[in-house]
Amino acid sequence: MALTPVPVALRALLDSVPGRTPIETLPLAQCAWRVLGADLAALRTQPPFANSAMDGYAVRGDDLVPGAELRVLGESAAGRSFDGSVAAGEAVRIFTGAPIPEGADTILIQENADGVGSAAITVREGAPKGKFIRKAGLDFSEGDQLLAAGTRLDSAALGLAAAAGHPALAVRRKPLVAILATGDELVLPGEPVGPDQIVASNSFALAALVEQAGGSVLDLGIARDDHADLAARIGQARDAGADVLVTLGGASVGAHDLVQEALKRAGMDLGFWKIAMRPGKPMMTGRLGPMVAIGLPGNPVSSIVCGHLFVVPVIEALLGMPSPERDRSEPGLLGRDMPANDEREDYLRSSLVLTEAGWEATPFERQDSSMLGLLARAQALAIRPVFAPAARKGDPCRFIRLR
Ligand SMILES: Nc1nc2c(c(=O)[nH]1)N[C@H]1C(S)=C(S)[C@@H](COP(=O)(O)OP(=O)(O)OC[C@H]3O[C@@H](n4cnc5c(N)ncnc54)[C@H](O)[C@@H]3O)O[C@H]1N2
Ligand code: MOO
Repeated sequence: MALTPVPVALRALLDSVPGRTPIETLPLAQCAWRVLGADLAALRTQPPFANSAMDGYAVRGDDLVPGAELRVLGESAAGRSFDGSVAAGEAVRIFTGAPIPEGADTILIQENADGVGSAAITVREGAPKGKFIRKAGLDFSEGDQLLAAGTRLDSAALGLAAAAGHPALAVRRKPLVAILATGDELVLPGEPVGPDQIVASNSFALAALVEQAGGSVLDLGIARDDHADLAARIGQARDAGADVLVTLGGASVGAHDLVQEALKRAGMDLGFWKIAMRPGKPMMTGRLGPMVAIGLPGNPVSSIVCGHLFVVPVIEALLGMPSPERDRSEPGLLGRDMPANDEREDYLRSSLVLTEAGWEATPFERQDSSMLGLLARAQALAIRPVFAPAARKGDPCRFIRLR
């Protein structure tokens, strides 16, 4: 079977996503990092009244002549406005956020007035008319569209939603991603490790990626290389209503690589198997009823790199985020000479340094896909396209930032 190019595989995988997760309404305090399910309009105008941006005096701009004396009528504080109006030669003591009294059009900051606190002040330094006045609606007006559906609610977006008067928000339900490790050799961290056994790490790595992308995780544990066990756990994913089933390992061509067959027996329509990338070649995808099935290779680095490239976009698509198929790479320079590449696109663990010429990604010497230590040290994955000719240090490249 021919190797599927990475962008073709990603497009096909995203096309297999059946839709977005349903919308749920949550109190604002539970919405951090969730994704908006609908456009958000302002329920109110902000600020609702003209107010002062500084502590000082509300005055008429025409009066701000150095040496002029102004009579102080009273005070306007945040939450307690001045009930009266300001005429020529008059001022009202005002504090940040307080409503501008009628007749005033400019704020004289207290640093530019003499006699602060007394019944009359003297202008020390003028200011242009309108200075330090925040007009009503400066930030937004009732009915303004503030945030688009598909926006991830970071701190600024959440603050804006609160300021716009929303006590609760319509967000997409977190996609449920079932993660199933496979392999007779695997034991959990902390368990005794017998001869021929290794510690399972991939589920934990993928769970972190899923949660960071906005999904929630159903950990299906470790299936043995045995059809009955695999079928039972695949059934658990289906029973739990998982949106995505990620299997780990058993994807290649070895005699104990049963995952594809097990998924097919459970009813999976195979999308593609084997991608033109390194690491990650034996990845497979398909649809299993309502679930998107993604079979990741067992090598730890392969599973994480495929997680970044394929699982994260699927979660974003389920959340209705814009352009999940977008190019996540950035332009940079190669930090070392590289040989010509073959038919698999390379994703090389690299250091990343900002030089005068731009970001320089230097692939590590060793790239074995079992070596997690190198991945944890890498700042970026430098990309070497399919059949790229030999390249020199300083040649342009693209890289994906990891952290
Ligand atoms: N003859 C060929 N052999 C292999 C090919 C090939 O094309 N022809 N492809 C190689 C590539 S590339 C990869 S990647 C691996 C992936 O194979 P599998 O997906 O079948 O993975 P396993 O054999 O199950 O495991 C590989 C490796 O990773 C360890 N592993 C598995 N699961 C976990 C886990 N949850 N946590 C930590 N480590 C895990 C496993 O013990 C093995 O050491 O196949 C190549 N072979
Ligand atoms: O493609 Mo495998 O993922 O090289 O190790």
